[in-house]
Amino acid sequence: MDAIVKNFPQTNRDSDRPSQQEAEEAVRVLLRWAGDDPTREGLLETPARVVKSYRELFSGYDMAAEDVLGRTFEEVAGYDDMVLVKDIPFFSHCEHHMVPIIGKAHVAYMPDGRVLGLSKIARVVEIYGRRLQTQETMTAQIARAIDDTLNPRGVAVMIEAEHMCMAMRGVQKQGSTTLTTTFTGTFKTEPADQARFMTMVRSR
Ligand SMILES: Nc1nc2c(ncn2[C@@H]2O[C@H](COP(=O)(O)OP(=O)(O)OP(=O)(O)O)[C@@H](O)[C@H]2O)c(=O)[nH]1
Ligand SMILES: [Zn+2]
Repeated sequence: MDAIVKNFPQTNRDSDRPSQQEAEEAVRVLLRWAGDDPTREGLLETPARVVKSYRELFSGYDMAAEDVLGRTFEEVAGYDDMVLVKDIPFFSHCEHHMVPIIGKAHVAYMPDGRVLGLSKIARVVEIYGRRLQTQETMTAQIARAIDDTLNPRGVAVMIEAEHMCMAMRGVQKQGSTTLTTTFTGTFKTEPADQARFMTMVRSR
């Protein structure tokens, strides 16, 4: 997993960023590439809107998972069993075609004294989702971030998602779902923990 995460630092320095004007010009080029006329009235404001929406859709590059996971709690009356936050919805974009990935993440960990604020788990999914991704990388990154910051006894992450690059274009298979998992610690070494995670994710 180390290799996967290290090979995908996925952030650039602010100084590497083009200006807003350059980004808007790039959108105008793509509009022309699509076959439309960027000077027609309906498209005049489009480059500015696209650039603004990119700031939101790719805001994960400006955030670090360590920042949101920094705050942990110890007063949980000795609770040491699995914590699972499931069905966390997310949108991402595939790094191959830059079209949406729509899915749900299920994230669990086995505490070792300390626990995370529940919302922070969803925030981590958001941070990695709002970048260009492969599903495998995103799954490994979420697990790694929790493992590194909380040092729990184990982390389990499952992502199920539909890739629009497979649905809207290319092979055009609508409705197929891709499942990816990353297990660390006891979820990796204890089949019973892994099985319980799967059962709890699947239970409605
Ligand atoms: N492993 C993995 N592959 C992905 C993910 N998102 C998209 N892909 C795949 O990335 C591959 C890119 O393949 P290429 O042959 O380089 O690109 P392409 O000609 O556009 O491929 P087609 O989609 O088959 O038309 C495709 O098979 C996509 O389905 C992902 O999250 N993980
Ligand atoms: Zn794709």
